[in-house]
Parts: sequence; C-alpha cells; structure tokens
Amino acid sequence: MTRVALIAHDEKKPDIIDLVREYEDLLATFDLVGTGTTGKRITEETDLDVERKQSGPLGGDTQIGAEVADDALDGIVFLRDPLTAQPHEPDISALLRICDVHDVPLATTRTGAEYLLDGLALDADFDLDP
Ligand SMILES: O=C(CO)COP(=O)(O)O
Repeated sequence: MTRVALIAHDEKKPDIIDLVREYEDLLATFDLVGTGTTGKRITEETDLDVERKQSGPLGGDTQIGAEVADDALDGIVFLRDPLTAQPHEPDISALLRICDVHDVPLATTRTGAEYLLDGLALDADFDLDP
C-alpha cells in the first residue's frame, strides 16, 4: 500500500488540514504517518487515520527520516514555515537530505503537495474526479 508522511510546522497546520480535506478520499486509501502534533490535528479534524510519531522537535522528523532510509515511504508532504527558526533545524535538514539520497518525492509547498498527491493518485490508479 502507498505510504505517505504528512508534516507541517505550526504556521502551516491550517494549510495541511485544508490540503488533506481536499484529498481525503485519496488519502483514506493510503497508509499515513505524521509527526506528533500534525498527526493529532489531522485525526481530530478529519476521518483519516494517521500513525503518529514524536513531535518534530522531539525527534519526529528523524523517525520519518529513518523510514525513508528503509525505503518505507512513497512520498512526503512537509509544509515548512520558511519564516520561523526551528530548534530542530538539523533534523529537518537531515530529513530533506535523506529524501534526496533515496529519491523519495517530497513537497514543501501547497502547490507542490497537490502535484505530488496527483502523481500518487495516478500511480495508484485512483480517479480523483469520479
Ligand atoms: O516540527 C515539525 C516538523 O519539523 C512538525 O512537528 P509537529 O507535527 O509535532 O508539530
């Protein structure tokens, strides 16, 4: 099954909720994992089930990076806040780097995320406009 990670910094949480609502039917067919607070918000505000890792600052990005290293993920949506310094910046950089190493598609913007999910829908033969 397609496995996707969902991550958003605090300023971007409304955007990721909006995005997952838009793609909820598709995402319901995927195996979802997320960092702690992002995963909690998505499970509270949608009908989706998200496996929750640690919160980002407590190692969640690193845990997701470990899944990338194991080739366990098909894609990552990571809506980053480019205007706020993050205490765990090294973990964030490491996650981006390991995605480059393993050629795992990663979207860090809303529009990029839509292209990524559209592509995963195509791979999964899922009709987004039935
Ligand atoms: O900090 C994050 C990603 O770097 C996200 O973590 P949370 O989902 O726990 O807020």
